[in-house]
Amino acid sequence: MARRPLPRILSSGSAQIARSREIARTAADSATDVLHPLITVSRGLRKLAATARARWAATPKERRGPTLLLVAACVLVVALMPYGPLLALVTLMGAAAWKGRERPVVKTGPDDAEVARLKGLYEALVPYFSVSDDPAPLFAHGGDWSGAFTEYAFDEDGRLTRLRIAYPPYFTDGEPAARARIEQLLHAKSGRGREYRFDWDEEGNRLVLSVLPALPTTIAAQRFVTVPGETVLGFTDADAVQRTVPVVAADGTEDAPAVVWRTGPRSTEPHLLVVGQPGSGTTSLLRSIALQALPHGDVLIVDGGGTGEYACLTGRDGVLAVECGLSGSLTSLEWAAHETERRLIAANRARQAGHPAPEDTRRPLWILVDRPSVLGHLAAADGRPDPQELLEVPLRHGRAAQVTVVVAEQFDSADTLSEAVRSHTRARIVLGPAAPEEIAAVLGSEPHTTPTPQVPAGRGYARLGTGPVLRLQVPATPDPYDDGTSEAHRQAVLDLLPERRTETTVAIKTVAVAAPEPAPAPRAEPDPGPAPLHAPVPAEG
Ligand SMILES: Nc1ncnc2c1ncn2[C@@H]1O[C@H](COP(=O)(O)OP(=O)(O)OP(=O)(O)O)[C@@H](O)[C@H]1O
Repeated sequence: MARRPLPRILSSGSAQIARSREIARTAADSATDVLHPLITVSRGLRKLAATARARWAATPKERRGPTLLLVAACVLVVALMPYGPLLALVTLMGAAAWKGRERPVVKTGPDDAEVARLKGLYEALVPYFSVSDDPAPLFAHGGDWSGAFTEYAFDEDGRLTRLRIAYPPYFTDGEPAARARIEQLLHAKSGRGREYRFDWDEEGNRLVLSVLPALPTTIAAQRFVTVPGETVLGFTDADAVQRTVPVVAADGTEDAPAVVWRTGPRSTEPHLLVVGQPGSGTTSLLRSIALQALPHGDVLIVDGGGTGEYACLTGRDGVLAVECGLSGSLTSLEWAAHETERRLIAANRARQAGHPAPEDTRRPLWILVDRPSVLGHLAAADGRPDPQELLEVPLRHGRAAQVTVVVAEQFDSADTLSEAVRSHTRARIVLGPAAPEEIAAVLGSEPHTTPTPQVPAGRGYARLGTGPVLRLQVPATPDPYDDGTSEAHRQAVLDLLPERRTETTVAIKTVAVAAPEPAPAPRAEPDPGPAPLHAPVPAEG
């Protein structure tokens, strides 16, 4: 049978397509040649606009008005000059053409240094991710790293910021020790001093290493948008919490992801324990909590450190007492224990009579105890009870009585914390540099990131109950009477302080019904107001 010829469209199709492609390519090349100056000038204009925007953003607010005036004057002069606008246009086009002459370099893969880094990392992982009888090993000395590292990113210094590793299914990724070995190795090889997160996908046999940016330290004390019973402990990673809070930071207004602690009768973590290194910001955190508690409740402060860092709160409305000495602390804590019992009894009686809980049992009472170990030591030397014993009733029954206890202690004295403090403080915070085991000892779980040896004050980890371990940056709430406090922070804290009362013991006397009267709080000093930086600080009693 004679072969039928193919239809014309099929036999000559490929030649036609090739010809059309050629025509299209030539047209595109010609268009690019014609439009090249236009493309260069528009690229240059974009660059000039970006430079102008950056300059404007970098200009301090107070200098923006005069700068704008100067620019407007220049524009006016040019507009009034003969041929001024034309000359300005030609100059602008010339500058744009000069700026846009270089094409932006598009990076299509890792450079030599980055390839060397990836190869080194691959070789280091070979002993952990290979066995001798694997017929097709993913990891082998001198092997192909691109099959194992499926995704990578570097920063401008050429250091890894993200790496996705495919590992063989026989790697024991369910064993914490095996994982820890890999994490330690990657941490060491990718550069210490940064905080890494390791996400293990056990089903897919993938590990993603990512470098976490440092949490911002630009948020200072302010009135946070929360409901009564909520306290902002600090700020964390955006993907770690659902809740954001609008804040005014040093660089503008933003919605910041907040670690919000709920207290009160429905809270599952009604009391908080903060453990930190010296100077890590535990006192500032307690000050921040007190400032947030005061609009809705009463605060009793026991300062075992006795350094007067709560002096700004002395005699303020709602501050029942700021105790630094042993006797005053014991008396105030005894009162607090009685007050907790009184509230419980009153609420119980009202409930039995079918009435709502009386008003004076519903106002939150906060007991903030900083460094109880110091007072415990003094009490032991004096043959008196440890103040922590008096915390047992508020800790045990405080939740139902609207009494919240916050205890702050340093790492080296953490073993002096009483059993009641340990078992009833389910909200936990660690501040300052700490090893993963130290963090786990306080929070009950290690963080999923590698803690860095150097951290700014107020940086740490928080865990509410059995929730995840969250990175935390406490809002800056320094002592406004400290010489080293910046004027902006001093003013931020002073703005949050309630009015001063003339008689410091009024509140305690009115709330305490059948309880022993506490010692008078330290003498109230007049508010120094917005004192200039490094002004002499009034000595507090
Ligand atoms: N969140 C923060 N942001 C910025 N600075 C902070 C923060 N927390 C604390 N600081 C600063 O760090 C220093 C130490 O803070 P703070 O006194 O609160 O620490 P501490 O843990 O109580 O230390 P110590 O027990 O030794 O007094 C202070 O100068 C304080 O202003």
